[in-house]
Amino acid sequence: MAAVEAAPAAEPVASDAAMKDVELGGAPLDGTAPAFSSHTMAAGGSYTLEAKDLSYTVKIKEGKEMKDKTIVHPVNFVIKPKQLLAIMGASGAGKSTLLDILATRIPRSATDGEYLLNGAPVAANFKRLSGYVMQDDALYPLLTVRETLQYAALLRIPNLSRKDKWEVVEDTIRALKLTACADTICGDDRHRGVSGGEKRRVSIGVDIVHQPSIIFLDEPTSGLDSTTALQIVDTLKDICSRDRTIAVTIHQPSSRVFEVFDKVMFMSKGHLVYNGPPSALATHMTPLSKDPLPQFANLSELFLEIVDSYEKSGTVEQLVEHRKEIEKARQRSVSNLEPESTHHEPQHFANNFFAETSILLHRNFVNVLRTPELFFVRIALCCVIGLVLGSVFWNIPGGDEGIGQLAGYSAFVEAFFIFTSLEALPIFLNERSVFAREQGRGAYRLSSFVMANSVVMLPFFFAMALVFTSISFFMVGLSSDNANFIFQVILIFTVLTAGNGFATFVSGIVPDALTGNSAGTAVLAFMFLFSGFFIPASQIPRGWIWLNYISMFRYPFEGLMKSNLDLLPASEADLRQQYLDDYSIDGWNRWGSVGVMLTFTVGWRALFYVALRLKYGSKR
Ligand SMILES: Nc1ncnc2c1ncn2[C@@H]1O[C@H](COP(=O)(O)OP(=O)(O)OP(=O)(O)O)[C@@H](O)[C@H]1O
Repeated sequence: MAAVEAAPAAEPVASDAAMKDVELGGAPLDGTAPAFSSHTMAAGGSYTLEAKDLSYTVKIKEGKEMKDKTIVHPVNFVIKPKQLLAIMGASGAGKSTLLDILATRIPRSATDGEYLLNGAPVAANFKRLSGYVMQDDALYPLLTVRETLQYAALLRIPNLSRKDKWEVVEDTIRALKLTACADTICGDDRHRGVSGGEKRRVSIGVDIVHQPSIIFLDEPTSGLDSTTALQIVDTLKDICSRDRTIAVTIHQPSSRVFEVFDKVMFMSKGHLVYNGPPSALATHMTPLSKDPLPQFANLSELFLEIVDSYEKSGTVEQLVEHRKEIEKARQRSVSNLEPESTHHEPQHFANNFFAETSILLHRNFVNVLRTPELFFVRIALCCVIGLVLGSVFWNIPGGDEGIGQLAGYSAFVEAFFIFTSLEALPIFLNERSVFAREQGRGAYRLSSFVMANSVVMLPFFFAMALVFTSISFFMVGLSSDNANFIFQVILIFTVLTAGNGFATFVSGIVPDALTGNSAGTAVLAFMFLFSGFFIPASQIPRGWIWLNYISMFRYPFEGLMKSNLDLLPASEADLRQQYLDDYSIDGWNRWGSVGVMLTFTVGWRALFYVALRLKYGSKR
């Protein structure tokens, strides 16, 4: 994949001067340096993983019956420290499932057999001891490589000063050979950033910056050219040599990549059909092949072809038997390893709730400032809409005609601010992907994420409400009453927070932006219909009235109407009452509308929390 021209970052988290202040442990910068300087290796430790008859069976529906389907048949193997393991096999062979079992992304309770860490059953804290790098790159596109790793370090490394964390980041940048693009943004479809291979390495960096002792990577080279793939596997090998235990799944590696691995395991239809070093594969497969092995063939490809022929003839069991026979000859179990007394116990989370929230808040804040659609475009829109509405509803007259216009103005304002909240869905969905990856390995609490996510936009929303009201309020000539102006700023602010809360909740439950936009718009359209603007509450059929109560549009509409109707002179008291009755506007105080919108804001956030808890709580 070709590197693309990169855009510079706007504002790094730490100044270059601050970076230069950091002593780099005397490590040369030419790529021959150890992956991590010695004093940042604190989180290390030697870990041997062992599977004993480890298997995974699920229940599937076949016709009307539920049947067992074994995805991974009982496997036995050992992965030692400093050993780079590749799990290979054709599509559907069970590679990802096996990796998920090893990474405990599939709960232990769902698997059979034993899974041991240094001879003892893996414990609940295993996820924090290990790192898991997903196949997709879920990164904030507008943060630079260095910033991305700095936030990851702040969130994931416990008990180190900020200076030391920055040093770890610099070590990671060097180890992953990202020095040349450290100040380039990660980028996405719309923003040019680092190349595909570099992005992969950043993703790996995010998940290993806390230097987990055990690292799992799902297809770290997928979609990359063979040279970039080799660079990545070489980098992993380098990291592995620092006493790490690393397992990756990989699809058809080139010969050079294949030879970098210390150990490979081939899967076929959920069975383990080869377990050994790449160098022993030729000998292993010679008796399985009808023809002599070609001299310069890609051995892994050749073996996959042989496996495929056994799969087609339904004789995979023969491959398993062949492996067992060979293994018997050289097997030396490490199952008698004593549980280590020095077993590394990572602490629960690297930071407390408040520290975590403030780091996430900072990252979100930088992200909002750099994502024009989230604030600058919307503030420009507030000015334009304020001016357009101001000229359309210029100096609303008193009397009957004026009140009709006021209703139109109020309905449009709330509709505009609530409907446009959905525009941020793609950005929220990207944040959800980043969250899924980070929270999946115990980087921070869900509550911190939701809290930071809820708070970060508040100052921006207040600025939007202030700008819009300052323009439209006086042009429309609502009233010169200061209290009414302040009320409208606050009401529009709460409309924005509630709309944003709704959009965030939608982003928590939908699979993609298209579905979210369609479903979200449909729900909002219904809520708008039952706001009381189109059909007064008194005329809504009984069976539908509940929609009027839960309509987010009802309360700001009533609040805006009431705050302006209340200012009519005493001579127009009858007219005022007539309109309150016509629109079935309750007799409560206008501040009640603000209270209800705040309740919506908190409610949507709470539902967002629950949605994420259910979605990412303990599932694979
Ligand atoms: N929860 C499940 N229920 C039913 N079938 C499942 C489940 N999980 C995995 N499978 C099936 O098990 C098989 C192995 O899946 P897995 O994702 O591990 O394959 P893979 O080797 O990683 O394939 P690929 O390279 O295409 O990603 C597939 O046929 C898949 O459809």
